Amino acid sequence: MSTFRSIAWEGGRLVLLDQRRIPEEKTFLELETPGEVAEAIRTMAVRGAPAIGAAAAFGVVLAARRGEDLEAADARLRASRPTAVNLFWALDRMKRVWAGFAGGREELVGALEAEALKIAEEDVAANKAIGRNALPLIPDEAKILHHCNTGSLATVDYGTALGIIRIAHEAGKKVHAFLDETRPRLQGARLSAWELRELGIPHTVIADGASGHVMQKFGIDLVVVGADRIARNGDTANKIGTYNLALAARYHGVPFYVAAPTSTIDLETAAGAEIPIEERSPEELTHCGPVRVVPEGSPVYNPAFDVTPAELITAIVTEAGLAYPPFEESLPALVRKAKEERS
Ligand SMILES: CSC[C@@H](O)[C@@H](O)C(=O)COP(=O)(O)O
Repeated sequence: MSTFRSIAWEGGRLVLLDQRRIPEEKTFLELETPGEVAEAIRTMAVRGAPAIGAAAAFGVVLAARRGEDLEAADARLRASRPTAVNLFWALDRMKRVWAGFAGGREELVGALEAEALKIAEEDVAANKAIGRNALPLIPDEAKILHHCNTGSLATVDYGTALGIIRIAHEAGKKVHAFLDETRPRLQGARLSAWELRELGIPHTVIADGASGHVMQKFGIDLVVVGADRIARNGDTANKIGTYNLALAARYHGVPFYVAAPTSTIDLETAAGAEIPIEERSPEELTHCGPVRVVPEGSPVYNPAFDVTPAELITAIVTEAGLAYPPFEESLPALVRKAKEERS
């Protein structure tokens, strides 16, 4: 079964699979400066919460190698996108290494490189554990609805929600994934379909607006989505359209699972209303490729994420186990457990 890394550290450069060009082309970017990494995150050459966290960590290593001001590099990387907490979580980990570092520059570069590689490897291990932890939730012949892209591309490897589908398939369960196309950037149609095709996993791409109809007509067994930030009460920010999907799932009595590493859980944020929601350029809506599809002069609103209230979420699957409501109690316990297992 084919697999690939969307992020690699090679010869002191950060190599990224350029996600803007999938599925037309499989091209790689070779980045040498923290500014290039921040730009790759901002323009979504690399995207998906865990992937941007890992990429930013290597951005700090690049800054140290070049002898750049780490405070400035850190600030630039933090400003690249606001919603996914993994970005800030990874940069905080890097900062704990460089702030007040006592040794020389070469030792600092070595320490930062080791930490960034650790962040990347921990992500792969966490994703595999998420997939294993979710196995009992997936009936054989399950029809699974998925939103956005949460696979190898969105992480360092394997993926979270899409990783669950992959691991269930690898475990011999006959799963079929229905993939929301995920307007406006089409992460489902372009990226998730590409990944599942590469892996030989049965799937069908649907328009976002078709999800209710598909639940009604085909009897979806479960919905599984990723997350960009999970508040302490379980409210979950994820790709725009996730909330609508959760509402449709509730009406149809379909279990709604969120899959994420504990690095996506933000215990400092009490509830979803506090999560910063990124608004992206109007052109993402006004144009399909080069073609304008919205009349000149019509105002548009383009939030990249929405918040699904905790009460619509059946369970949150992490590498440290499953969290069930009340999330105020189960999430801090899982974060503690994951920290203990890592140290
Ligand atoms: C494992 S990826 C989890 C989330 O980051 C994913 O569902 C998502 O919303 C990605 O948004 P994107 O804007 O493509 O970075």
